[in-house]
Amino acid sequence: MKVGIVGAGMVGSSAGFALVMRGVASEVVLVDHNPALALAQAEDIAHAMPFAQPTQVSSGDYEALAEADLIIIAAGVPQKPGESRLSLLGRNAEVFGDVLAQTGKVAPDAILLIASNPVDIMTEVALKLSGLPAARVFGSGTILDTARFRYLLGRHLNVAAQSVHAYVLGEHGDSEVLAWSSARSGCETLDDVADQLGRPISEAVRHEIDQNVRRAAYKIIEGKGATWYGIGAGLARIVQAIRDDQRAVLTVSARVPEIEGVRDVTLSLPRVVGRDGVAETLIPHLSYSEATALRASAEMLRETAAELA
Ligand SMILES: NC(=O)C1=CN([C@@H]2O[C@H](COP(=O)(O)OP(=O)(O)OC[C@H]3O[C@@H](n4cnc5c(N)ncnc54)[C@H](O)[C@@H]3O)[C@@H](O)[C@H]2O)C=CC1
Ligand SMILES: CC(=O)C(=O)O
Repeated sequence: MKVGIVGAGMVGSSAGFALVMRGVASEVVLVDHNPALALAQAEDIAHAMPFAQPTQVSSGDYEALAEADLIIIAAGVPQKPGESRLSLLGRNAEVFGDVLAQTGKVAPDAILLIASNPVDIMTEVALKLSGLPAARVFGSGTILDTARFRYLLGRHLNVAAQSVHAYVLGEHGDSEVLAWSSARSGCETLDDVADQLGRPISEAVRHEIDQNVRRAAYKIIEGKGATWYGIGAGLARIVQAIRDDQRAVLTVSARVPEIEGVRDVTLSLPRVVGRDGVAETLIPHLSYSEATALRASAEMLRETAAELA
């Protein structure tokens, strides 16, 4: 599978590195409006090859993306400390005008996987600019928030994060919804597992996990300026689901005709992801408070997208 990455900064290069280490692509091409950066990242990643999976890694201009099966878009500005993802919208929408015009010329049929923030709205922008079917234009959405949730629950319960099944829905951002009511490990509900393992999930524990998921980006950006490893791994996981037609259930951001009474909105729900992108959306059964929060998240995203139109 040939994977293009537009935006060879921290997120784009980490995705490239994760693709190579995971052996998910036969070819990875990095493109950036700073070609020297793209070249340097490609060379650095390629030097991991003896310890990785055979992959051709290069950089180039947009022409080098011809025949790409999938393009990850991680171009644009990241948040500064304290800044919300939504505040990036104007600047990154402008960048997408440029990027999508170029990718549309050289690889009009490639699946587009959006990472730039605010990712739900940027996915909506990419969908409009590309003219591609909704199944082939989607965002990483809450794949990272879901990973954070599973990691923190696993750490609290002292079980592997891989054995925790829990999802974050809605916006990849402040209004996201942690679906506590459907979280499971083994055959058990979270509360049953927690009781059996002697690690109860009190209100204080719940609040701490919620904040450590919802505020993770703010905290990491305070410490090191940006986040990149988690999302790099998440993007490679999505690409793998597509390459192997896995029909994996992943929380990615895509258009849904209606959710919690809000129509035509782009946000994260559990989705079946395979060769052609998003094959199905699984509508979750939520508690009353989760459903209310998801409606609020969807309404906010719908209004923000409408303002941009
Ligand atoms: N979806 C998610 O879960 C996450 C998303 N992000 C987002 O990813 C985006 C990138 O973040 P970083 O890699 O940390 O930023 P960065 O500043 O390290 O990299 C962005 C790159 O985009 C390039 N660029 C800007 N305009 C361009 C254009 N018109 N054409 C081609 N390249 C262009 C820049 O030269 C730069 O190399 C940000 O919007 C950030 O908020 C970051 C972390 C997680
Ligand atoms: C920056 C960002 O979106 C994140 O780490 O969640």
